Amino acid sequence: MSLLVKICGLSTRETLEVALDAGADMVGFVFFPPSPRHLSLELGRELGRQVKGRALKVALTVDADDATFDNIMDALSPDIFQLHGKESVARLRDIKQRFGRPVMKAVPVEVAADLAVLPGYAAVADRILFDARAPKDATRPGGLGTPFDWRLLGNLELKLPYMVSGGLHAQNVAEALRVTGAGGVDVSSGVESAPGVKDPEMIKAFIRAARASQELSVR
Ligand SMILES: O=C(O)c1ccccc1N[C@@H]1O[C@H](COP(=O)(O)O)[C@@H](O)[C@H]1O
Repeated sequence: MSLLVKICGLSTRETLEVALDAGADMVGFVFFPPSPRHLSLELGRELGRQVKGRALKVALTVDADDATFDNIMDALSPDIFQLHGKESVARLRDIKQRFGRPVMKAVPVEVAADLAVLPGYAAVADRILFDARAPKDATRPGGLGTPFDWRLLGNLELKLPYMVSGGLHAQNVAEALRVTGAGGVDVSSGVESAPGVKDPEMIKAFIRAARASQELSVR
């Protein structure tokens, strides 16, 4: 299966177009007010229209309530929800039923014991995203540009498709893929010149590096 590359936290027409042109499979829009990448519903609607089926639209939420999901459905009509908070297995099931969209559950990783939640989530989620666990005092649970120890996923036996994120950039994405065996990668900070400011050249370099690593691995 071909590698999925997701560029997250897009917030301008220009950088969204760069990501789409460069071949991103998924484009992520953040709906979480404390994030420097937070989008208004209005801008989400505008950027969502621009995608025109060229990539999957991913709506990132953190412990959002039903009214927020309703608003995002109306504005963006995402192809998939990325749940990046402490949503329970029951809440995942509820979100899928209510909103009729697949869900990708972010699982924070710092130590091996963090993977104990997998059987529960794997029964309901459509995809897992392994991300670095944020420090306790962080203002957000992700998008901090810090990696985790990828070797923790070395012997993973997971039937579900999974992606990896946390501190990825063009220089380390090949190694992350090699060590984790993930089917996809997700990046935000690693393609930015400052928090929330996406850099076109860094987006292109990241996608190139991810694709090149895949070509190497099938040879
Ligand atoms: O991007 C954010 O601001 C964000 C806010 C809240 C939860 C997750 C967020 N981003 C996601 O975090 C990971 C890692 O990002 P980074 O590349 O280390 O910056 C990624 O999945 C983003 O989608």
